[in-house]
Amino acid sequence: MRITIVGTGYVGLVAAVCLAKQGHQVTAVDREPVIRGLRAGVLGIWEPGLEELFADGRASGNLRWETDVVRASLDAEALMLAVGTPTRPDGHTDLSQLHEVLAKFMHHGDCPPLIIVKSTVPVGTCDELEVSLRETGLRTEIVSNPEFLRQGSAIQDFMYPDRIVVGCQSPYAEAELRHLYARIDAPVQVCDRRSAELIKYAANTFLATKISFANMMSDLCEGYGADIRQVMAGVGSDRRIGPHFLQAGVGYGGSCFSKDLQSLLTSGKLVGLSLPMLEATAHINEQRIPRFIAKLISCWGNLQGKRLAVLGISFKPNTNDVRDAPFLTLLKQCQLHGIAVQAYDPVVQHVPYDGVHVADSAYTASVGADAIMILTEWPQFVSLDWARMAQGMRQPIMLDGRNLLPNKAVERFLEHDAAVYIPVGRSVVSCWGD
Ligand SMILES: NC(=O)C1=CN([C@@H]2O[C@H](COP(=O)(O)OP(=O)(O)OC[C@H]3O[C@@H](n4cnc5c(N)ncnc54)[C@H](O)[C@@H]3O)[C@@H](O)[C@H]2O)C=CC1
Ligand SMILES: O=C(O)[C@H]1O[C@H](OP(=O)(O)OP(=O)(O)OC[C@H]2O[C@@H](n3ccc(=O)[nH]c3=O)[C@H](O)[C@@H]2O)[C@H](O)[C@@H](O)[C@@H]1O
Repeated sequence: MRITIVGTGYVGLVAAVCLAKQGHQVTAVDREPVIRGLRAGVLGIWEPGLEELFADGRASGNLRWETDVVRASLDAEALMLAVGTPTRPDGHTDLSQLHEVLAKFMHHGDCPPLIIVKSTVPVGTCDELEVSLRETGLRTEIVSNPEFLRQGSAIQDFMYPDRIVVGCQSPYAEAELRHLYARIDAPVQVCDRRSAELIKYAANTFLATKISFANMMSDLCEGYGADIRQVMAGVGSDRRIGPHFLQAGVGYGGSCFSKDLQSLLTSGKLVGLSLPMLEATAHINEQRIPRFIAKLISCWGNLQGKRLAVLGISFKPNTNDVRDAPFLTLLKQCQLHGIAVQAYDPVVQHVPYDGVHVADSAYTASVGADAIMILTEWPQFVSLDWARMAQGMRQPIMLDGRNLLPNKAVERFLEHDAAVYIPVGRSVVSCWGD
């Protein structure tokens, strides 16, 4: 299929390289500086397997780059929109990136026969976009085809999804989408467009709710001396519940969970519904970092002049994305309290904010620190020499915000005099054994 993909952020770029790999003729469109970077081989995104597929797409000739969306789509059979849909300060979804693209086709007076909306858009958006196109005489059909990939495993998720959701109006659109994804072995759920749009929000907010539930239970575990890992293992082994997304910690981050939750709350308001369960999910998440700051305060007493070593800047492992990362919330809170932050991340080497020093190794970050906090569960943190980490610190206090460290690593840390290990939803352990 000849397809033009607009937006080469996370979703657009992954879709472009994967569809090119599957033999489609893909033209990817973005703004001038982004395309200049891509032409020079600069991806801007760190994602396992992406570089290889990118090189593959260039070598095969199946992947081309353009800045002019109309020119890029002249002989395209479909246009896929993967532009950003951020939340505005008033809680409404900002659809200006989508409108900007469609305005170009309306002005041109022609458009590919099919527009596939890959971006996450509020329920009813595809209907509204189609009405606008019709008003200018364009007969293009719009399909809602939400994306469920996760950063850090984006290629794998795109190539081997649990399902493909196609919200469409006609057998023609369904057949085109089945053809586009013919080489992906996954069930295709065909439904109306509004349901497809809502499936995406319901899935993301349900996952966020599972995480907030686990975090709420972890606070209860701390209050009663239970172990959240055991509790969630017992809960998740019920097949009706499942073991995933029950990992307690510093809360969810990333570009989508908070944004999509806000957007769905606004969609609810527009039809007179308050969606209280989602209000609670957001509230619990917002309280995570303040709860960790409170733990630091109870360890340190006086905060002035304290230094915190933070391990993990990206919002999850295997990505360099810091959008809405717990790290950014922590940094703001530390600045308010006058706590100096020295951070380390295996792939994020620069943070565009004041008040943080990004170190070149975990060991350098820990030197002179009054506590360490693990924010991202990068596997390489497990194999650090934790006795060495403790030795370099001013006070050997460790807050494991992801329950990452196995007993052996904790024991090494606790070899140091006065060392304290503070996990999530479990009892605190010190070198004195309590
Ligand atoms: N990041 C993720 O893991 C996932 C994101 N989504 C959804 O996919 C959509 C895209 O997300 P991301 O890739 O993270 O967004 P992003 O913000 O990283 O990328 C959007 C890209 O679109 C480009 N763009 C904007 N307006 C344009 C225009 N008029 N012409 C050409 N290019 C234009 C921007 O320059 C940017 O490169 C959002 O709706 C998001 O909610 C869905 C699933 C996963
Ligand atoms: O719409 C999107 O953008 C995507 O949002 C999430 O994907 P992503 O944000 O990339 O990553 P997740 O693995 O979902 O993690 C999100 C956050 O939740 C946290 N998390 C995850 C799982 C868990 O048990 N506990 C927990 O705190 C992670 O550390 C991370 O900060 C969804 O999982 C994807 O299906 C969806 O396509």
